[in-house]
Order: sequence, then structure tokens, then C-alpha cells
Amino acid sequence: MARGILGAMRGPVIELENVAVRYGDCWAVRSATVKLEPGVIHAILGENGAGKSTLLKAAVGLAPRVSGDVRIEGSAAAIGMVHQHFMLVSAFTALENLVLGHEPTRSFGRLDLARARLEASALMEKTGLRVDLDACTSDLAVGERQRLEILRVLYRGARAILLDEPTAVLSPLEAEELYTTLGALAEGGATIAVVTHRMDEVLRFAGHVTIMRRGRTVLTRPILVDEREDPQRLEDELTRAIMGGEPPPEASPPALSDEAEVALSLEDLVLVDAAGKRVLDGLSFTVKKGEIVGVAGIEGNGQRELVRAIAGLEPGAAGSIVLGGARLLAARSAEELRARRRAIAVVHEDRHADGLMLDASTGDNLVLGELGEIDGPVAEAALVTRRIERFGVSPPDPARRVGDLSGGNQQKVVVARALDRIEASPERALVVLGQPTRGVDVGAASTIHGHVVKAAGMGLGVLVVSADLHELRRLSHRILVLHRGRIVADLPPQTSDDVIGRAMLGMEDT
Ligand SMILES: Nc1ncnc2c1ncn2[C@@H]1O[C@H](COP(=O)(O)OP(=O)(O)OP(=O)(O)O)[C@@H](O)[C@H]1O
Repeated sequence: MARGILGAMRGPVIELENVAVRYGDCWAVRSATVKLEPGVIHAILGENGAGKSTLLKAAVGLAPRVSGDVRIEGSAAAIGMVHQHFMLVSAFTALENLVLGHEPTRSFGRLDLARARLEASALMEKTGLRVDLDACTSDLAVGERQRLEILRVLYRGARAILLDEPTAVLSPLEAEELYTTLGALAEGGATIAVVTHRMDEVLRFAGHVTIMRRGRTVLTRPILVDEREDPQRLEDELTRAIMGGEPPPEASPPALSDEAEVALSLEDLVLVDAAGKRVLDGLSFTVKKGEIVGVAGIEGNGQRELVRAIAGLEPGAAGSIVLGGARLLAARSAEELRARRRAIAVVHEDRHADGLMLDASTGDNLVLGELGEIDGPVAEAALVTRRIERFGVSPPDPARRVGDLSGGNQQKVVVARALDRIEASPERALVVLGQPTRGVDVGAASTIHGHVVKAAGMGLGVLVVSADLHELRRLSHRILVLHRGRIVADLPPQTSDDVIGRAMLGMEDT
């Protein structure tokens, strides 16, 4: 497949020695020493805010380095980075994005689209990475956008690819495909580094691992791929290095009584998008009080719309949503919307579009939507401090612009606001979480899981939509699988990845 795509040229060796990076008064990286060599997938792990993204940026010259050395043996121009938040222009077609900035031209500098298409097709053929070149980028599923980003980097002739949390938005199957491609690129001589929070990926695919903690590289070592390396021992060692101590206990759902009443009931929920597609296609299910129901599915099968419909943000939704005996669909008035918000805590999966005001402070974001409900600035400051402490938002500075926090800490802000608010509300009934721990490190994920289990223990119904099957298995009483806007399976949490994965693809034997 991708073997040979790089021709005879090996990727560059990228060596960082005692690198330090500072943004204003914040040391993003204090001292990083690491050597990225071609031939293996190099995984970079660490807590949220440990400095992983900054380390990659320093390697490509995108971070304000204060001291230390970055040595590149080979061409620095051959290094490409795939960022955590995609850099694609959504109004362009996939092909236009692919060649953007490197367009082949005809005479008088005119864009040669026919040549661009030929080159792009040849690249897709060689790498096995495919996207619909004529699709508008905003219509591409997230996995396709990810592939497009990688193709774009390769199109520019990169022989080293540094990827920042590429699998955070992918389904297990898409993640596996991505690693297969990266593995083939590495085998063909490319230099590949991947930042991830997912330990199972590291154990399966990485040949080398580096761990960062509080701005320093604290461990860097090869991973032996033969049986001598005990996966559990290795996982424990890596987790301890990430956390600087013992890993937290894993969460499990509270006991659920057979007589528990229904908290949420959805019947024949339908949502048709602007193009006439039924993105929710007759959904029916219930969530009992105290029950945690997981929703699995490949991104783009209606998850986002389901969460938005329950939150009252899809005015076009038809069917019935009943919460604690009251019928809801789109909220008709501001008062209805407020009442619903006191009863339901919602975390939307796209924190940038639906969850945060990036230019506002961390403090303002932690109480967003509660204007008029908090009794004055002193009470507000106390509430902000409490949320920062309970959810470990770092840095613990309410004045800091939330867009400058690391991705995982932005996620903690969104989750802290939703869960802390609902725990304090006397009208609480339901928690709906879209990808609650996306981009969040093991310690913070464990804190969030603890709060989810606590909410269920308080008698709330909980719906968790997640791309992380391990998370769904640990947290849920049962797992629903969503495919093309329908529930296609209702499975016990111990069901194997394989069976859940087949249901996610709409295969009928589950
Ligand atoms: N542009 C910026 N301005 C100010 N501070 C920043 C900026 N970029 C990063 N930081 C800070 O530097 C620290 C390291 O951030 P970085 O994004 O490298 O962490 P990370 O390990 O990748 O985290 P995550 O896993 O949450 O993505 C964080 O405390 C972050 O708030």
C-alpha cells in the first residue's frame, strides 16, 4: 500500500534537546529532549496541558522557543503537521483544500485543476487514503477530513508527519485504518509521531513512546513488539509516568433497580436536514432514572443531532421526547429553554461550535448561560473557583482566555459547567453527554466518570454518546448502537468490540 510512496528518501531525524517554550508568563514546555527517527510510529503521551502539542509545534518551528536545540537531519521542509483542530477551508472542495498553497499551475499562473486531480488520485492510490475530491469539505465526515489533512501534508512532499490527537474524533475502525496507513508510511521510511490519550493504540501500534509531564519529557523508550513485553505491565508503567503516581480506580455504573421509573422517553424522533436526508430516522428508546445508557456509532450517524434535539436545539425535530412525564420538543420560549436547562445537563460533542466562547475568559465560560441565576459577583467567583477545583481545570486561573487552554482543559470547562450545575439543581432529571472525555487525560477522564456515576446515583437518567468503546463499556448499563439515524442494536456492556463494530457498520447479525 503506502510502502514505497516515499521513494528512496528516508524521513528526517528530528532531535529536540532541552527545548523550552513560553507563551507570555506560561511555560508550555520546560525541558523536552526527544529523538524522532524514521521507521516506527512514535507515540507522545501525557496529561492535558503537559506540553505535547507545543512539543510538536516546536519541532516544526511553530512555537516560540526560548532555549534548547532543534536539530533536523535532512530537510526541515519535509516535515508536516496535522493539527488537533483541522486547518481546512470548509467552503472549498476536498481537491481545492488538498492543493491549497501548492497548486499546480498552467501558463500565466492559472490553476491546473486537471493536473491537481491526477496527482491527487495517484497519491490516494499509493497511500490507500481516499476522499471524494469533489465533495465540499463541510460535507465530509470527520474521518474523511482527517484523511484529507494527511493527504495534504503528503502532497507537499512531507517525509515526516506529526499528528496531534488524530484519533480523538475517529471511530475505532477508522482509527485502526489510520494506524495501518501510518504504519505503512513508517515502514516505507517516513518519520511519524502521534500525540494520543488512548493507551490501547500505543500498546498496539507504537514502536517508541515518549511521556511528557508538566512541560518535561519524563520517559522515552522503545516498545518491544514481541511477547517479552507484558502489555499490562507496560500500561501500568506508562500510566504511572503520565500521572506521576498510581492510576485512579476505574468507574463502574451504580446498581440499577428493576423498578426504576423512566426518566427520558423518545418515540419516533425524526429530523430531516436541509438536503432532505433523515439524520434521525424514527428513534425510540428510554432511559430510566439512575440508568447510564451508552450510545455508540461511527461519527456522523446522528449522534450530534440526537444530543441537540434532546437539548431543544433542533426546532425541526418531529416525534416525541418525554422527560419526567412532560412532553418536550423544540423549546418555544426562553422560559421553556431555561426550565429545560435546569432539568437537563448537556455537553455537546463539538466544544468549539456549541460549548465555548473561545475569546472569553475561563471564568466566564464556566458560568456561561447562567446569567441572572447567580446571586452577584462574589457568588459567581466562588462558583467559578469551585468548578475549577472540582474538575482540575489547569491553569486554575479564571482570567485566562479559554481559547489558550490546552484542548483537554477546554473540555474540562465544558463538562464542569454542565455537571456541577445539574448536581445543584432541584429540578434535575437528565444528563446528556456528547464525547465527554474527548482529548481528556486519564486522570481527568476518571474525575469526569466519577461525576457521571454520581449523577446516576442521584437518580438522574444519563445518556453518554462516545466514540470510545472502552469508556462506554466501563460506564454504561447498556449500549445502543446508532447507524444512519436509527438504533440498530441494544447490547450489554460486555459485548465484544467486534460485535459492536459490526453493528456500527449497520451489519444485521447483531
Ligand atoms: N497559544 C498559547 N497561549 C498561551 N498559552 C498556551 C498557548 N498554547 C499552549 N499554552 C499553554 O501551554 C501549556 C501546554 O499546552 P499544550 O497544548 O502543549 O498541552 P497538551 O499536552 O497538548 O495538552 P492537551 O492534551 O490538553 O491537548 C498549557 O498550559 C496551555 O494552556
